[in-house]
Amino acid sequence: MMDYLWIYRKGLRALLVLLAGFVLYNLAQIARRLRSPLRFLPGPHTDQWLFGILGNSSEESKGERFARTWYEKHGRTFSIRVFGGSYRLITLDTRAVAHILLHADNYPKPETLRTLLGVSIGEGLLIAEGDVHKRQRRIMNPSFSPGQIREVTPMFFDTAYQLRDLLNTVLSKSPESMGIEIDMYGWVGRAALDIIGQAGFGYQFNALYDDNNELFRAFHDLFHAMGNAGILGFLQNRFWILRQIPTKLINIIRISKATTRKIGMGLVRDKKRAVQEELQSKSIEKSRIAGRDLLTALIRANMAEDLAPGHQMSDDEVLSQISTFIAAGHETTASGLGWTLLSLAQHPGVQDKLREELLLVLEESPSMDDLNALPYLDMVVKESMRYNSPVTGTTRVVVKDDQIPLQHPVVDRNGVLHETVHVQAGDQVRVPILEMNMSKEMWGEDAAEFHPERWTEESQAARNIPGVWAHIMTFLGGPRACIGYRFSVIESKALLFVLIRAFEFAPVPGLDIGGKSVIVYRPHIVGRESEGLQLPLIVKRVAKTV
Ligand code: HEM
Repeated sequence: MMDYLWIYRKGLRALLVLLAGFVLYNLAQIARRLRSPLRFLPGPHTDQWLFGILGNSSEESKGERFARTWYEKHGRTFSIRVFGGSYRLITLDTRAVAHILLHADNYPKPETLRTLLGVSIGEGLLIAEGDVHKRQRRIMNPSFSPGQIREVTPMFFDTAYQLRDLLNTVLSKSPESMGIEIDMYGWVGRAALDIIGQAGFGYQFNALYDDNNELFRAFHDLFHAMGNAGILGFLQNRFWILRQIPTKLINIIRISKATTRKIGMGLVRDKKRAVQEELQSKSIEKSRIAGRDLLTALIRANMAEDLAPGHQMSDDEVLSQISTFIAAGHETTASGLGWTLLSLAQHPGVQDKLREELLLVLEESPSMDDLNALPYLDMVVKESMRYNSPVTGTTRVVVKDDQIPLQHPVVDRNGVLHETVHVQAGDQVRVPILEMNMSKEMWGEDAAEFHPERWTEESQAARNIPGVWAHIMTFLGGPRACIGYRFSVIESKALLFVLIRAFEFAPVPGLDIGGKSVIVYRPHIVGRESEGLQLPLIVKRVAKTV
């Protein structure tokens, strides 16, 4: 009995010491963060040392959707105080942004985001850092090369025509001339999922036709649960110990991961076997044995003879790329396409001009190069990706103290001019993608308008934007730029090619479409948010379809 009491007391004391250490460590961290050199930069003021700007009751404090207001008030480089005592640098300065993106090892993603994505989709390219990221990216780059995207372009058209036929079926049930209200976000979302399944890893979701596919349900439930995680989900993401409690969210993540593992490992095994057969085959047609999808290309690169054994991806790493393709490539593209259709509905002149160009094409399914040769389609997609960027910004954490160079020097709160911004380890840095895409300094006075014609003569200032595609920030830049940008651009072009030739889109009178960013900017009806994500448009058949 004595022994038990003694062990109990000792255990309790050790636990209290650990707890006190944990609290002291965190307080020291907060105290250090509060002394960040970023506190001298201009920016919205707050006295809330723990909650930061979120603790302010004013309108201005309600998150970073006020970034534009702040930017207009405080200039292109400023700081805010965020949760946990950290300061966050927000900068639209192109030189500063290029520096941050190019020095990816000193500016990794925040631990909280990596945990959130890591527990749900695994350690794929989206969350890997440092040498692991470099190794994975080197193996995966060829899977997203122009040659590989050319191979999968016919699959984009297969799905696009299935979508066209389904919409035609819906329309055939209504009087021809009037058109009907259809939630286009739902439809392009299903099409984008089918495309990522087929072209990404040779898997048939069949999402356009039915909701009951096992993998479809697993991801649907997962993303739905994460989107509605609430305060407990927030805390579980921050504290490992809380993730051990089997809440509804944790159970959904567990079930979804088990389903993905079962189906994904089957795909990886089959494709590895097919690639092996391909390598042994002497046939000229050997590249057709294993399939054309990105996962097969990745497995091929991973099994290449010139790759040192230690540099190969494990089966688990390959598996996590499947979830990564879905997480990174599905909603982003669906949201981009949804917003593009809304912009075209709101600009009937642009829509007509685009249709005129597309109807002149004789092939039903042009190649990637033929799609890229359509000038107005290219302008519309560039303009929409600029104006409707599905990812509105991204955050990084400073690992080592640094001086970030500036194109435009900043005057601090004490009136001192700085040509660099001093950041300390633990500070956060925000790259405001949408704000840079919409900046008047870079794009001219009409920056906030949807105007594809701007791409005939792109602004000189915008050329300094360090984005990987078309001098816009939508796909970011540097070593962590979106690896799937070519895939997404051609997929969007193929879907628009088919949809705009077949249908006319118009806004629904009296409906105000708003958006909310949960990593991806997603649409809803203003005042009817509880109905969920949707983007209804009036859809009508084009009088004469080619
Ligand atoms: C319109 C569609 C898309 C948009 C706007 C978009 C945007 C982005 C952005 C902004 C990032 C950087 C995120 C960050 O570091 O914070 C990113 C990364 C990434 N994207 Fe995309 N993306 C799109 C489509 C796709 C597609 C179709 C795929 C795959 C098939 C894909 C795969 C990835 C991956 C794997 C990464 C991580 C790259 C790395 O860290 O090395 N994306 N994307």
